[in-house]
Amino acid sequence: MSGIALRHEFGPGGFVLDAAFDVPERGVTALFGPSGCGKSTILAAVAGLLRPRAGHVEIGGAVVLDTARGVFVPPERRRCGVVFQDARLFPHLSVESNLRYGLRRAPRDAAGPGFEEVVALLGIGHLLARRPSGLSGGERQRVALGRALLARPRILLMDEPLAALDAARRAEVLPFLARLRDAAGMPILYVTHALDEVDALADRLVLLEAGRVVAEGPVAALAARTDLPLAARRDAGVLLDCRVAHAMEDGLTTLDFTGGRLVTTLHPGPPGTRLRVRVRARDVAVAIAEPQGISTRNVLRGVLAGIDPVPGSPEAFVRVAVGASEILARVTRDAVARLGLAPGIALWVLVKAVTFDHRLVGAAGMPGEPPQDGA
Ligand SMILES: Nc1ncnc2c1ncn2[C@@H]1O[C@H](COP(=O)(O)OP(=O)(O)OP(=O)(O)O)[C@@H](O)[C@H]1O
Repeated sequence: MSGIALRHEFGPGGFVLDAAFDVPERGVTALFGPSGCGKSTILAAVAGLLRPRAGHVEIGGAVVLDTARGVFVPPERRRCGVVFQDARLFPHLSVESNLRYGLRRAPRDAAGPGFEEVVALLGIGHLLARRPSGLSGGERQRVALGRALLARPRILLMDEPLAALDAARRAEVLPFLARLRDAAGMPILYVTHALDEVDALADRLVLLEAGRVVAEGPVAALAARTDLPLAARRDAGVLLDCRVAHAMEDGLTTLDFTGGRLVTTLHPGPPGTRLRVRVRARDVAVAIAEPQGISTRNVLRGVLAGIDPVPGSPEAFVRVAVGASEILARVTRDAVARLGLAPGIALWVLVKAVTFDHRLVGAAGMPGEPPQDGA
Protein backbone atom coordinates (compact mmCIF):
# COMPACT_ATOMS: atom_id res chain seq x y z
CA MET A 1 0.00 0.00 0.00
CA SER A 2 1.18 3.50 -0.81
CA GLY A 3 0.04 6.38 1.34
CA ILE A 4 -0.39 10.00 0.35
CA ALA A 5 -1.06 12.88 2.75
CA LEU A 6 -0.64 16.44 1.53
CA ARG A 7 -1.30 19.95 2.73
CA HIS A 8 -0.60 22.97 0.59
CA GLU A 9 -1.76 26.55 0.02
CA PHE A 10 -1.18 28.64 -3.05
CA GLY A 11 -0.41 31.92 -1.27
CA PRO A 12 -2.50 33.65 1.42
CA GLY A 13 -6.19 33.22 0.72
CA GLY A 14 -5.44 30.95 -2.26
CA PHE A 15 -6.53 27.39 -2.93
CA VAL A 16 -6.01 25.02 0.01
CA LEU A 17 -5.27 21.35 -0.50
CA ASP A 18 -5.73 19.07 2.50
CA ALA A 19 -6.02 15.49 1.30
CA ALA A 20 -4.97 12.05 2.49
CA PHE A 21 -5.71 8.67 0.91
CA ASP A 22 -4.26 5.23 0.25
CA VAL A 23 -3.18 3.75 -3.07
CA PRO A 24 -3.17 -0.07 -3.26
CA GLU A 25 -0.16 -1.89 -4.74
CA ARG A 26 -2.05 -2.88 -7.86
CA GLY A 27 -4.74 -1.37 -10.06
CA VAL A 28 -6.01 2.07 -10.89
CA THR A 29 -6.88 4.62 -8.21
CA ALA A 30 -8.81 7.43 -9.88
CA LEU A 31 -8.72 10.98 -8.54
CA PHE A 32 -12.10 12.33 -9.57
CA GLY A 33 -13.72 15.68 -9.03
CA PRO A 34 -14.72 18.97 -10.63
CA SER A 35 -12.28 21.32 -12.31
CA GLY A 36 -10.03 23.07 -9.79
CA CYS A 37 -10.55 20.58 -6.94
CA GLY A 38 -6.83 19.85 -6.72
CA LYS A 39 -6.30 16.67 -8.75
CA SER A 40 -3.30 17.89 -10.75
CA THR A 41 -1.79 19.52 -7.66
CA ILE A 42 -1.83 16.14 -5.89
CA LEU A 43 -0.18 14.43 -8.85
CA ALA A 44 2.48 17.13 -9.08
CA ALA A 45 3.25 16.79 -5.36
CA VAL A 46 3.54 12.99 -5.63
CA ALA A 47 5.85 13.32 -8.64
CA GLY A 48 7.97 15.88 -6.76
CA LEU A 49 7.19 18.66 -9.23
CA LEU A 50 5.56 20.68 -6.44
CA ARG A 51 6.87 21.02 -2.91
CA PRO A 52 3.85 21.04 -0.55
CA ARG A 53 3.87 22.93 2.74
CA ALA A 54 3.40 19.65 4.61
CA GLY A 55 3.04 16.06 3.62
CA HIS A 56 4.03 12.42 3.68
CA VAL A 57 4.21 10.33 0.51
CA GLU A 58 5.16 6.70 0.53
CA ILE A 59 5.26 4.76 -2.71
CA GLY A 60 5.69 1.00 -2.64
CA GLY A 61 7.42 1.14 0.75
CA ALA A 62 9.75 4.05 -0.17
CA VAL A 63 9.20 7.37 1.58
CA VAL A 64 9.76 10.09 -1.04
CA LEU A 65 8.36 12.99 0.99
CA ASP A 66 8.20 13.55 4.72
CA THR A 67 8.19 17.24 5.55
CA ALA A 68 8.23 16.51 9.30
CA ARG A 69 11.65 14.86 8.90
CA GLY A 70 12.91 17.09 6.10
CA VAL A 71 12.74 14.34 3.45
CA PHE A 72 12.24 15.52 -0.14
CA VAL A 73 13.42 13.06 -2.77
CA PRO A 74 13.90 14.98 -6.05
CA PRO A 75 11.55 14.07 -8.92
CA GLU A 76 14.17 12.22 -10.98
CA ARG A 77 14.86 9.84 -8.08
CA ARG A 78 11.23 9.16 -7.14
CA ARG A 79 10.70 6.60 -9.91
CA CYS A 80 7.30 7.99 -10.86
CA GLY A 81 6.24 7.39 -14.48
CA VAL A 82 4.25 10.46 -15.46
CA VAL A 83 1.90 10.65 -18.45
CA PHE A 84 0.26 14.00 -19.25
CA GLN A 85 -2.59 15.07 -21.56
CA ASP A 86 -0.07 15.81 -24.28
CA ALA A 87 2.34 12.96 -24.92
CA ARG A 88 5.51 15.11 -24.59
CA LEU A 89 7.56 12.77 -26.80
CA PHE A 90 10.93 13.90 -28.13
CA PRO A 91 10.02 15.22 -31.61
CA HIS A 92 13.47 14.60 -33.12
CA LEU A 93 13.56 10.94 -32.05
CA SER A 94 11.80 7.96 -33.60
CA VAL A 95 9.16 6.07 -31.63
CA GLU A 96 11.72 3.34 -30.94
CA SER A 97 14.27 5.86 -29.60
CA ASN A 98 11.62 7.50 -27.46
CA LEU A 99 10.80 4.10 -25.98
CA ARG A 100 14.46 3.17 -25.48
CA TYR A 101 14.96 6.48 -23.67
CA GLY A 102 12.46 5.19 -21.11
CA LEU A 103 14.29 1.88 -20.85
CA ARG A 104 17.65 3.64 -20.26
CA ARG A 105 16.13 5.48 -17.30
CA ALA A 106 15.15 2.19 -15.62
CA PRO A 107 17.34 1.28 -12.62
CA ARG A 108 19.50 -1.78 -13.34
CA ASP A 109 17.92 -3.94 -10.67
CA ALA A 110 14.30 -2.94 -11.41
CA ALA A 111 12.06 -5.70 -12.72
CA GLY A 112 9.39 -5.01 -15.31
CA PRO A 113 8.18 -5.82 -18.80
CA GLY A 114 10.80 -5.71 -21.56
CA PHE A 115 10.84 -3.67 -24.77
CA GLU A 116 9.11 -6.27 -26.97
CA GLU A 117 6.52 -6.98 -24.32
CA VAL A 118 5.58 -3.31 -23.94
CA VAL A 119 5.48 -2.80 -27.71
CA ALA A 120 3.09 -5.76 -28.04
CA LEU A 121 1.00 -4.68 -25.04
CA LEU A 122 0.35 -1.27 -26.56
CA GLY A 123 0.14 -2.42 -30.20
CA ILE A 124 2.82 0.01 -31.42
CA GLY A 125 5.17 -2.37 -33.27
CA HIS A 126 4.26 -0.91 -36.67
CA LEU A 127 5.08 2.62 -35.49
CA LEU A 128 8.66 2.12 -34.28
CA ALA A 129 10.41 3.84 -37.19
CA ARG A 130 8.11 6.87 -37.24
CA ARG A 131 8.63 10.28 -35.69
CA PRO A 132 5.97 11.58 -33.24
CA SER A 133 4.79 14.09 -35.87
CA GLY A 134 3.66 11.15 -38.03
CA LEU A 135 1.42 9.67 -35.33
CA SER A 136 -2.22 10.24 -34.44
CA GLY A 137 -2.99 11.68 -31.00
CA GLY A 138 -4.03 8.24 -29.74
CA GLU A 139 -0.86 6.59 -31.07
CA ARG A 140 1.26 9.28 -29.43
CA GLN A 141 -0.39 8.60 -26.08
CA ARG A 142 0.22 4.86 -26.47
CA VAL A 143 3.91 5.55 -27.08
CA ALA A 144 4.01 7.89 -24.07
CA LEU A 145 2.48 5.13 -21.93
CA GLY A 146 5.11 2.69 -23.22
CA ARG A 147 7.97 5.08 -22.49
CA ALA A 148 6.72 5.64 -18.96
CA LEU A 149 6.29 1.92 -18.33
CA LEU A 150 9.75 1.02 -19.70
CA ALA A 151 11.41 3.28 -17.14
CA ARG A 152 10.13 0.71 -14.61
CA PRO A 153 8.64 3.17 -12.19
CA ARG A 154 7.24 2.37 -8.76
CA ILE A 155 3.99 4.07 -9.71
CA LEU A 156 2.39 5.43 -12.87
CA LEU A 157 0.89 8.91 -12.55
CA MET A 158 -1.55 9.80 -15.31
CA ASP A 159 -2.93 13.33 -15.57
CA GLU A 160 -6.00 13.19 -17.83
CA PRO A 161 -4.17 11.13 -20.47
CA LEU A 162 -7.24 11.04 -22.75
CA ALA A 163 -8.49 14.59 -22.28
CA ALA A 164 -6.84 15.98 -25.41
CA LEU A 165 -8.26 13.25 -27.67
CA ASP A 166 -11.52 13.24 -29.62
CA ALA A 167 -14.16 10.61 -28.84
CA ALA A 168 -12.89 8.15 -31.46
CA ARG A 169 -9.27 8.35 -30.29
CA ARG A 170 -10.33 8.03 -26.65
CA ALA A 171 -12.25 4.87 -27.49
CA GLU A 172 -9.13 3.57 -29.26
CA VAL A 173 -6.76 4.19 -26.33
CA LEU A 174 -9.05 3.13 -23.45
CA PRO A 175 -8.71 -0.63 -24.06
CA PHE A 176 -4.91 -0.26 -24.13
CA LEU A 177 -5.03 1.53 -20.80
CA ALA A 178 -7.11 -1.31 -19.38
CA ARG A 179 -4.55 -3.77 -20.73
CA LEU A 180 -1.68 -1.80 -19.26
CA ARG A 181 -3.42 -1.67 -15.90
CA ASP A 182 -3.74 -5.45 -15.86
CA ALA A 183 -0.16 -6.08 -17.01
CA ALA A 184 1.78 -3.30 -15.30
CA GLY A 185 1.90 -4.86 -11.82
CA MET A 186 2.19 -1.45 -10.18
CA PRO A 187 -0.16 1.18 -8.80
CA ILE A 188 -1.61 3.73 -11.20
CA LEU A 189 -2.86 7.09 -9.95
CA TYR A 190 -5.22 8.38 -12.62
CA VAL A 191 -6.59 11.92 -12.74
CA THR A 192 -9.80 12.44 -14.66
CA HIS A 193 -13.11 14.24 -14.64
CA ALA A 194 -14.66 11.77 -17.09
CA LEU A 195 -16.90 9.24 -15.37
CA ASP A 196 -16.76 6.80 -18.29
CA GLU A 197 -12.98 6.53 -17.78
CA VAL A 198 -13.54 5.79 -14.11
CA ASP A 199 -16.08 3.10 -15.04
CA ALA A 200 -13.78 1.52 -17.57
CA LEU A 201 -10.49 1.65 -15.70
CA ALA A 202 -10.63 2.39 -12.01
CA ASP A 203 -10.61 -0.07 -9.15
CA ARG A 204 -10.62 2.58 -6.46
CA LEU A 205 -11.98 6.09 -6.43
CA VAL A 206 -10.85 9.11 -4.46
CA LEU A 207 -13.61 11.68 -4.71
CA LEU A 208 -12.34 15.24 -4.30
CA GLU A 209 -14.04 18.55 -3.78
CA ALA A 210 -12.34 21.91 -3.10
CA GLY A 211 -9.04 20.32 -2.10
CA ARG A 212 -10.53 17.73 0.24
CA VAL A 213 -11.32 14.02 0.02
CA VAL A 214 -15.09 13.60 0.15
CA ALA A 215 -14.95 9.81 0.00
CA GLU A 216 -12.60 7.02 -1.07
CA GLY A 217 -13.13 3.33 -1.72
CA PRO A 218 -13.87 0.73 -4.38
CA VAL A 219 -15.56 2.36 -7.39
CA ALA A 220 -18.68 0.20 -7.28
CA ALA A 221 -19.20 0.90 -3.57
CA LEU A 222 -19.02 4.66 -4.09
CA ALA A 223 -21.25 4.56 -7.19
CA ALA A 224 -23.98 2.92 -5.09
CA ARG A 225 -23.96 5.67 -2.46
CA THR A 226 -26.72 8.26 -2.71
CA ASP A 227 -25.12 10.72 -0.26
CA LEU A 228 -22.18 11.66 -2.52
CA PRO A 229 -21.96 14.35 -5.21
CA LEU A 230 -21.81 11.50 -7.77
CA ALA A 231 -25.51 10.84 -7.10
CA ALA A 232 -26.44 14.29 -8.44
CA ARG A 233 -25.13 13.46 -11.90
CA ARG A 234 -27.46 12.51 -14.74
CA ASP A 235 -25.51 9.28 -15.21
CA ALA A 236 -25.62 8.32 -11.50
CA GLY A 237 -26.23 4.64 -10.95
CA VAL A 238 -24.71 1.38 -9.81
CA LEU A 239 -21.88 -0.48 -11.48
CA LEU A 240 -22.34 -4.20 -11.94
CA ASP A 241 -19.48 -6.57 -12.67
CA CYS A 242 -20.81 -8.82 -15.40
CA ARG A 243 -19.73 -11.73 -17.54
CA VAL A 244 -21.07 -12.40 -21.02
CA ALA A 245 -23.29 -15.49 -20.79
CA HIS A 246 -24.18 -15.86 -24.45
CA ALA A 247 -25.06 -14.03 -27.62
CA MET A 248 -28.68 -14.48 -28.64
CA GLU A 249 -29.91 -15.02 -32.18
CA ASP A 250 -31.77 -11.72 -32.23
CA GLY A 251 -28.53 -9.75 -31.80
CA LEU A 252 -28.90 -9.31 -28.06
CA THR A 253 -26.36 -10.40 -25.44
CA THR A 254 -27.06 -11.80 -22.00
CA LEU A 255 -24.83 -10.81 -19.11
CA ASP A 256 -24.62 -12.59 -15.77
CA PHE A 257 -24.04 -10.67 -12.56
CA THR A 258 -24.20 -11.76 -8.93
CA GLY A 259 -27.91 -11.47 -8.59
CA GLY A 260 -29.25 -12.31 -11.98
CA ARG A 261 -29.04 -11.97 -15.70
CA LEU A 262 -29.40 -8.92 -17.94
CA VAL A 263 -30.33 -8.80 -21.61
CA THR A 264 -28.53 -5.96 -23.43
CA THR A 265 -27.87 -4.59 -26.88
CA LEU A 266 -24.14 -4.42 -26.03
CA HIS A 267 -21.66 -6.63 -27.87
CA PRO A 268 -18.68 -6.70 -25.54
CA GLY A 269 -17.18 -10.00 -26.70
CA PRO A 270 -17.56 -13.78 -26.63
CA PRO A 271 -19.01 -15.73 -23.71
CA GLY A 272 -16.86 -15.32 -20.61
CA THR A 273 -15.79 -11.76 -21.41
CA ARG A 274 -15.94 -9.68 -18.26
CA LEU A 275 -17.18 -6.14 -18.23
CA ARG A 276 -18.51 -3.55 -15.89
CA VAL A 277 -21.90 -2.15 -16.71
CA ARG A 278 -23.37 1.09 -15.42
CA VAL A 279 -27.08 0.80 -14.72
CA ARG A 280 -28.19 4.42 -14.52
CA ALA A 281 -30.77 5.08 -11.82
CA ARG A 282 -32.82 7.20 -14.24
CA ASP A 283 -33.19 4.21 -16.56
CA VAL A 284 -34.65 1.96 -13.87
CA ALA A 285 -38.35 1.68 -13.02
CA VAL A 286 -39.90 -0.38 -10.24
CA ALA A 287 -43.18 -2.30 -9.84
CA ILE A 288 -44.85 -3.86 -6.79
CA ALA A 289 -46.22 -6.77 -8.83
CA GLU A 290 -44.66 -8.73 -11.66
CA PRO A 291 -45.49 -6.70 -14.76
CA GLN A 292 -47.14 -8.39 -17.73
CA GLY A 293 -47.32 -7.39 -21.37
CA ILE A 294 -44.45 -4.88 -21.39
CA SER A 295 -41.58 -4.47 -23.81
CA THR A 296 -38.88 -4.14 -21.12
CA ARG A 297 -36.53 -7.12 -21.42
CA ASN A 298 -35.07 -7.01 -17.92
CA VAL A 299 -37.54 -7.64 -15.12
CA LEU A 300 -35.64 -8.64 -11.98
CA ARG A 301 -37.23 -9.64 -8.70
CA GLY A 302 -35.72 -8.06 -5.60
CA VAL A 303 -36.37 -6.68 -2.16
CA LEU A 304 -36.62 -2.97 -1.37
CA ALA A 305 -33.59 -2.17 0.79
CA GLY A 306 -34.10 1.55 1.35
CA ILE A 307 -35.52 4.84 0.12
CA ASP A 308 -33.27 7.92 0.01
CA PRO A 309 -35.03 11.20 -0.82
CA VAL A 310 -33.05 13.50 -3.11
CA PRO A 311 -32.69 16.77 -1.13
CA GLY A 312 -34.41 19.75 -2.75
CA SER A 313 -36.12 17.65 -5.40
CA PRO A 314 -39.40 15.75 -5.83
CA GLU A 315 -37.39 12.59 -6.48
CA ALA A 316 -36.00 9.71 -4.44
CA PHE A 317 -33.52 6.88 -4.89
CA VAL A 318 -35.00 3.47 -4.28
CA ARG A 319 -32.39 0.86 -3.37
CA VAL A 320 -33.33 -2.65 -4.41
CA ALA A 321 -31.39 -5.77 -3.39
CA VAL A 322 -31.30 -8.18 -6.32
CA GLY A 323 -29.48 -11.27 -5.10
CA ALA A 324 -26.13 -10.08 -3.74
CA SER A 325 -26.23 -6.90 -5.83
CA GLU A 326 -27.99 -3.62 -5.27
CA ILE A 327 -29.68 -1.62 -8.02
CA LEU A 328 -30.68 2.03 -7.71
CA ALA A 329 -33.85 3.43 -9.24
CA ARG A 330 -34.55 7.16 -9.37
CA VAL A 331 -38.29 7.70 -9.12
CA THR A 332 -40.63 10.49 -8.00
CA ARG A 333 -41.58 10.75 -4.34
CA ASP A 334 -45.14 10.62 -5.63
CA ALA A 335 -44.44 7.12 -6.96
CA VAL A 336 -43.05 6.11 -3.55
CA ALA A 337 -46.30 7.23 -1.89
CA ARG A 338 -48.63 5.91 -4.60
CA LEU A 339 -47.11 2.43 -4.58
CA GLY A 340 -46.75 2.33 -0.79
CA LEU A 341 -43.03 1.58 -1.11
CA ALA A 342 -41.36 0.59 2.15
CA PRO A 343 -38.20 -1.32 3.06
CA GLY A 344 -38.63 -5.09 3.02
CA ILE A 345 -41.34 -5.38 0.38
CA ALA A 346 -40.84 -7.45 -2.77
CA LEU A 347 -40.14 -5.28 -5.80
CA TRP A 348 -39.60 -5.85 -9.49
CA VAL A 349 -36.84 -3.84 -11.15
CA LEU A 350 -37.32 -2.92 -14.82
CA VAL A 351 -34.38 -2.02 -17.07
CA LYS A 352 -34.71 -1.70 -20.82
CA ALA A 353 -32.14 -3.65 -22.84
CA VAL A 354 -31.21 -0.58 -24.88
CA THR A 355 -30.22 1.64 -21.95
CA PHE A 356 -26.77 0.30 -21.18
CA ASP A 357 -23.90 2.58 -21.98
CA HIS A 358 -22.16 1.23 -25.07
CA ARG A 359 -18.97 3.15 -24.35
CA LEU A 360 -18.15 0.85 -21.50
CA VAL A 361 -15.02 -1.18 -21.89
CA GLY A 362 -14.30 -4.59 -20.38
CA ALA A 363 -13.14 -4.17 -16.81
CA ALA A 364 -10.73 -7.04 -17.40
CA GLY A 365 -9.56 -8.46 -20.69
CA MET A 366 -9.94 -6.83 -24.07
CA PRO A 367 -13.26 -6.93 -25.86
CA GLY A 368 -12.91 -9.60 -28.52
CA GLU A 369 -10.23 -11.53 -26.68
CA PRO A 370 -10.84 -15.04 -25.46
CA PRO A 371 -12.17 -15.26 -21.92
CA GLN A 372 -9.65 -15.86 -19.16
CA ASP A 373 -11.18 -18.34 -16.81
CA GLY A 374 -10.57 -17.70 -13.17
CA ALA A 375 -9.37 -14.15 -13.92
N1 LIG B 1 0.72 27.78 -9.22
C1 LIG B 1 -0.47 28.08 -8.73
N2 LIG B 1 -0.70 29.26 -8.09
C2 LIG B 1 -1.89 29.57 -7.59
N3 LIG B 1 -2.97 28.77 -7.65
C3 LIG B 1 -2.84 27.59 -8.29
C4 LIG B 1 -1.58 27.19 -8.85
N4 LIG B 1 -1.74 25.95 -9.42
C5 LIG B 1 -3.03 25.63 -9.21
N5 LIG B 1 -3.70 26.59 -8.53
C6 LIG B 1 -5.09 26.56 -8.10
O1 LIG B 1 -5.30 25.41 -7.32
C7 LIG B 1 -6.58 24.84 -7.57
C8 LIG B 1 -6.42 23.37 -7.93
O2 LIG B 1 -5.83 23.27 -9.21
P1 LIG B 1 -5.59 21.85 -9.92
O3 LIG B 1 -4.95 22.13 -11.24
O4 LIG B 1 -4.91 20.95 -8.99
O5 LIG B 1 -7.10 21.38 -10.11
P2 LIG B 1 -7.66 20.15 -10.98
O6 LIG B 1 -8.64 19.45 -10.11
O7 LIG B 1 -6.54 19.35 -11.53
O8 LIG B 1 -8.43 20.93 -12.14
P3 LIG B 1 -8.70 20.51 -13.69
O9 LIG B 1 -9.65 19.35 -13.66
O10 LIG B 1 -9.33 21.75 -14.25
O11 LIG B 1 -7.37 20.20 -14.29
C9 LIG B 1 -7.22 25.70 -8.64
O12 LIG B 1 -8.09 26.60 -8.00
C10 LIG B 1 -6.06 26.42 -9.26
O13 LIG B 1 -6.45 27.68 -9.75
